[in-house]
Amino acid sequence: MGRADALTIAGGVSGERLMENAGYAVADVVCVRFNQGTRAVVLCGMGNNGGDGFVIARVLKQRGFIVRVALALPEGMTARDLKGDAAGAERAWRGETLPAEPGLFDGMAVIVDALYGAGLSRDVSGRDGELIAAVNAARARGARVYAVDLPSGIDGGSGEVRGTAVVADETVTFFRRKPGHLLLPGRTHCGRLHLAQIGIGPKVLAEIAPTAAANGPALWAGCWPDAAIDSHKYSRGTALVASGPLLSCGAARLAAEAALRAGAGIVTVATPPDAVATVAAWRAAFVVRPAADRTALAELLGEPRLRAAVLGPGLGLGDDVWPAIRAALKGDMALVLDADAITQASRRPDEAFALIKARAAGVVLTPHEGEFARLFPDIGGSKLDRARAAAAQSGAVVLLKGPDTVIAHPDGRAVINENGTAVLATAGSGDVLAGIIGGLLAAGRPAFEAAALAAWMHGEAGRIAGPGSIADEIAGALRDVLAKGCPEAKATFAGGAEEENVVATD
Ligand SMILES: NC(=O)C1=CN([C@@H]2O[C@H](COP(=O)(O)OP(=O)(O)OC[C@H]3O[C@@H](n4cnc5c(N)ncnc54)[C@H](OP(=O)(O)O)[C@@H]3O)[C@@H](O)[C@H]2O)[C@@H](O)CC1
Ligand SMILES: Nc1ncnc2c1ncn2[C@@H]1O[C@H](COP(=O)(O)OP(=O)(O)O)[C@@H](O)[C@H]1O
Ligand SMILES: [K+]
Repeated sequence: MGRADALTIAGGVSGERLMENAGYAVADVVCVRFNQGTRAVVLCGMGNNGGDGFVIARVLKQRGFIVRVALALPEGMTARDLKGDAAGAERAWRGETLPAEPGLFDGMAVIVDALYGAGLSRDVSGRDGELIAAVNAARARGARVYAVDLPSGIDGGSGEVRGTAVVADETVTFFRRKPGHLLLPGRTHCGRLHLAQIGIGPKVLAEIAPTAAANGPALWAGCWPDAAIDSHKYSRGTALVASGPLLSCGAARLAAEAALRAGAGIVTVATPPDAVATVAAWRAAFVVRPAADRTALAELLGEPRLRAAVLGPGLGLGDDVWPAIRAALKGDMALVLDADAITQASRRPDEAFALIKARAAGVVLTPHEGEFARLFPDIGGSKLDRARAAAAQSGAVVLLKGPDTVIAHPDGRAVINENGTAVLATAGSGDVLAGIIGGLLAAGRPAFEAAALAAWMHGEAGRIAGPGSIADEIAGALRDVLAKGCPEAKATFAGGAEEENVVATD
């Protein structure tokens, strides 16, 4: 964001103008709920976030609020030491300024948190930590907390809590949302998030060309599973799902059902003999093929019409399983490697990544955090950074699961999914996701778009299925997701007319 500000200022819009606009935007949000006579305190820090705070204090006072500023400066610093636009905003403030201390939040209806924003560079500690605790305590007693740009203590790049962080009811950010607004725990600290335009234009967006975005239809509207009028089952695409034995065949059944619903024309379930009857009885639509051993599975994977395969759900952790995965990796079909296939790959990552990089067709790896740590033990950082590094290291599209699922392409592009629901936190839901991706891959969709669209469809299916649903019903709800149709596209990666969804990363 610093770069976006700097480019805008270089383009002729003053920093002071940006700060005025930012302050007015926050004050307008406060005024949606509160009126003249409301008691408000604005907690200001030493930087430009605090500068925004002084503008907000001035605007609210002009509008009849009873306002005071609680100024939190480092030891030995006074208001005269404020710099740049923040100094100007402080000078233009004609009201009461008190040194910040926890008692100042008592009895306030509104607290504006302008302590730290994009400039947070280390953990909050000491007096600032006490102030944040006091803001949160006042909120628990009924005050409404408005965060400027970011709740103080939340890292805008990663969503991490740096020591301690404000919990806001509403957050107003500027220009574009940042990863920290979408990634957990940052997202849960923001409350209701507002995006305000303050004068940073589309040219700046094109220049900073962010490679991270919120997951949305601008990326995948063209991949929505619409079948052409002249399609037939083979043209829609064939997929294979490899099942485990009887006691673990539920996972493949869920994946196969999801693949069919997401648009594969035919789904073959390759099944150890003991599970054939159960799998065949589950859905009449499945093509069931017995695979007595892993060599037989490898042979089924050699079927030339196969466009995609889903390997992993319930597949097994025995040493005999890897040769079938290896055979698939050497094949021409697009692949989803989930669950046990990820664990299998984590025992021989060099071989697995070399095979992935050597193949022409796409591979999507779908680890949850535990599987991710097994396959990429040396990768750390924010969830966004980790997914990107894993994609670069493996050569696969990596879908790192969770309430803030991140999908990353080896070329550095990444999207953060935001429509997940805790309904999805149920056994078998990941198998449904793997199946959706497989269905989209079978229909010829590229791996990155297929994974991102699948994560979105999965979230929507969870919402429609609703609380109390089990994975079977999430798979069933895909019908309703498709019946509702593709949402309107609003986001693009860079430039374009409607790019509200783009996340600026710097
Ligand atoms: N014209 C513009 O540019 C516009 C900017 N805008 C607004 O500016 C905000 C960004 O402002 P900012 O860069 O001044 O940073 P801010 O978040 O106020 O932090 C201040 C300083 O605190 C320090 N510090 C950091 N962490 C710390 C810690 N844990 N404990 C103690 N100290 C710590 C750190 O200083 P350091 O010690 O690292 O040098 C840092 O520089 C942005 O969020 C938006 O609200 C909008 O008005 C649009 C126009
Ligand atoms: N709290 C949550 N909010 C949103 N999505 C969630 C949540 N918990 C889990 N999910 C999603 O549910 C799926 C669970 O997958 P996984 O952990 O592989 O479970 P399983 O192996 O039982 O299918 C993932 O897509 C994950 O992103
Ligand atoms: K803040």
